[in-house]
Amino acid sequence: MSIKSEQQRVAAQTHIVNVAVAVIHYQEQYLLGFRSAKQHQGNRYEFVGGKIDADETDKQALIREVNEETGINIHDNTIVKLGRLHHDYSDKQVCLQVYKIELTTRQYDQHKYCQYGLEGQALTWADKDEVLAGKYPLPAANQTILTWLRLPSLITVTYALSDFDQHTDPAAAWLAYHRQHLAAQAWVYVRIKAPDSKAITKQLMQLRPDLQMIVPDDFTFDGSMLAESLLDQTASKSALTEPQVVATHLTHGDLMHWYAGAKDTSQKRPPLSSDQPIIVSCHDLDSIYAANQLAAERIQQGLPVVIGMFLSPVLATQTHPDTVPLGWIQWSALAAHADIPVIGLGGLAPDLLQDAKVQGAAAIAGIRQFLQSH
Ligand SMILES: Nc1nc2c([nH]c(=O)n2[C@@H]2O[C@H](COP(=O)(O)OP(=O)(O)OP(=O)(O)O)[C@@H](O)[C@H]2O)c(=O)[nH]1
Repeated sequence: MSIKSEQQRVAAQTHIVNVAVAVIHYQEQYLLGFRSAKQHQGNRYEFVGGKIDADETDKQALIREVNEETGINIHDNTIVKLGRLHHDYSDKQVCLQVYKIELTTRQYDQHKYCQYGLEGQALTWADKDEVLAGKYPLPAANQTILTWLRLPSLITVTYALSDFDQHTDPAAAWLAYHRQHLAAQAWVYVRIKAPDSKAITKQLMQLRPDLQMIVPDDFTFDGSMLAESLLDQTASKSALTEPQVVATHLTHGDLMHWYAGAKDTSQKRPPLSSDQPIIVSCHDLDSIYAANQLAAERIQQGLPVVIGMFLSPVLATQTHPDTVPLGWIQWSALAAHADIPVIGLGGLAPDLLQDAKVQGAAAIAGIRQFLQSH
């Protein structure tokens, strides 16, 4: 049985309403509808979308709903899957199939002044920052979507400390290099792979308070670190008021260890960060299923969600010369199984972003090509 018909069978049995949700945007402007008082979750904003008919694929439903509600034809746009999420509103169970679509300048120019949709509903173009800040009340299930939307298109992975072994002081050389070459405001997956990686990460944060850090799951800031940075003016206010840690990272091994514990209740499950979103690493279908389960559990438990999945290696890399890459065809087929935004990793460069989106990537990441050369 195909995945699609399996989803429909489960939905029919449990009365889950399958919904296609279109996060339509042009640059940093996001299109919101407004749900009338008599609708489910009424008097709230929403992304354009609606029920997926039994004979439709998600994308067919998405294209139809966007056309019916706004008149915009997204057939030829790149449609990027963000994820799938189940939400129990107690009076209704929904499974949202969420996709992100960037309009062309022409499409945006044609629709930027539309205040009403084709079904008479109010339409609003809203600043991304204001949407993420919660200025537009949305249905409760959309909180997860807003967290997914924080993920940038490009993520930089650091070099390992061992890559600086030829220096007399590898930690100082690592810091000097990354301080200089990381782009402003970059999201950085700090992958130092050394015993003193916490101290080095902390120093990088102090040198570059603009960076948004993804740190290993066992990385916790203790009170003394906070007190020190309070005293240290170079840490800047933003490091304290806007914490630089945006997510913790679970390796493929950590994830599978957690999954084994999730399946076997006699095993002690490793503790996971309860105050940060999580980014996981996956290399195959088993780990994708594990990530999906973790993502669903976090939503159910009201914990910060799984914000993304590194799926690697897409192409051959210098850092892993002996690993056979997945290649785009296999990568894309695997990514389709993920219930969370998928980040392509391995042999990529920023100028491959558009190609990667066509293959189903919400974002791409890498080391060498993502560090600025100056
Ligand atoms: N379109 C849309 N629906 C959403 C969002 N978030 C969310 O939880 N939903 C839920 O998904 C379902 C959408 O189904 P729908 O649009 O076909 O149904 P409806 O209740 O609006 O109207 P209808 O049953 O009269 O067609 C609703 O239960 C709605 O509360 C969102 O951002 N956009």
